[in-house]
Amino acid sequence: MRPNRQQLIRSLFDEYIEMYSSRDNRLTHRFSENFSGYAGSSDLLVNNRKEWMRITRQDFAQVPERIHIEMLDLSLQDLADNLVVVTAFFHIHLPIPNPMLSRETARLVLIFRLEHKDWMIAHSGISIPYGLAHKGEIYPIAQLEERNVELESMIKARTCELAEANRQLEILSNTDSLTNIGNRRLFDMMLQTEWSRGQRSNSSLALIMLDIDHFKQFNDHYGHLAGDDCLKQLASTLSQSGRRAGELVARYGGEEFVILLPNIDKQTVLDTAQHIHQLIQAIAIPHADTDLGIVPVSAGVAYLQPSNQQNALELVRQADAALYRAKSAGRNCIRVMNEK
Ligand SMILES: Nc1nc2c(ncn2[C@@H]2O[C@H](COP(=O)(O)OP(=O)(O)OP(=O)(O)O)[C@@H](O)[C@H]2O)c(=O)[nH]1
Repeated sequence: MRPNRQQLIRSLFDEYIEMYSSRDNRLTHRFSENFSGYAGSSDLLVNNRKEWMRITRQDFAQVPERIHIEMLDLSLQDLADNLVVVTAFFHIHLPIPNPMLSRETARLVLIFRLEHKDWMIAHSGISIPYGLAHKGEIYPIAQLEERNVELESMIKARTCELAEANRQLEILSNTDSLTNIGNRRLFDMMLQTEWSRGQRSNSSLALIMLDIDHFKQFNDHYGHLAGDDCLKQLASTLSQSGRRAGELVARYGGEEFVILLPNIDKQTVLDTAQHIHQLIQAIAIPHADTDLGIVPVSAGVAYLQPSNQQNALELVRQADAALYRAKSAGRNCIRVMNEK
């Protein structure tokens, strides 16, 4: 193409883009009498110059501030002495906070025709997925805002769902799946928490460890599923046994249970251990291989004042040692730390 023709086409295009970007109404006088065009917001061919002028004014009225055209590619064609074509690809950056439209690539085809010494725009076809524009809009700004509101409420709902799922997961990960009471993980966590609280508030912490006696024989005699039921019954009895604030009942593992009792005096701990022992006797789960004919349990009780000198595991060690002494003493009884 001859350089002067190239320059001419380029300047026609640049002038168009400058007028369009600066929302210059003089652009409407550049449309040919035989104009035809496609607006981005509609898929209807407009072949009426007046209608196109109206659309252009509507465009300028919707977004009166200068817009920024980021050019991506440009093709110039010299079709005849009086006919040239420009095809351009670009992003349109509107002066609105939502960058969604900016990401779309617009394709514009402009045909200029020389009419009585003036280059007029004979055709303008813009292709952008702007079909979402509401009535009275060229750019689908209202739709975008609606979408934003929808998106925000979806995000809010999802965040709530996620928080609930996390809460459920937290509960699940702290629950023993067989007995539905707290599991070892929860106990370990609460032990540390209550130990620290006891240190801060100078209050005591007690632990009762309970272990079913001769449970292996129970399983051997009645079967493993009956053993499971026995564990469930015991767990349910323990968790219903007069809960004090902050008290935790958990399955420590196998046929062993723990009751953590914060901020409690020694006598109340002993009474609680006795009470629990009696409750278990009262539900009287049959166990043919024992002297009493029912499931017996042994318990070890520990009682400490949390301090910097010891760590929380000392409470477990002491309760475990007391439990061992209860077993050695013939089972089905309670032993307390530092007592015979
Ligand atoms: N059914 C069932 N049995 C379990 C479960 N967890 C552990 N056990 C059983 O508990 C029994 C514990 O046996 P031992 O440690 O010998 O204790 P024990 O027979 O109660 O003996 P003592 O504690 O000394 O009186 C084993 O037979 C385990 O299989 C469980 O979830 N379900």
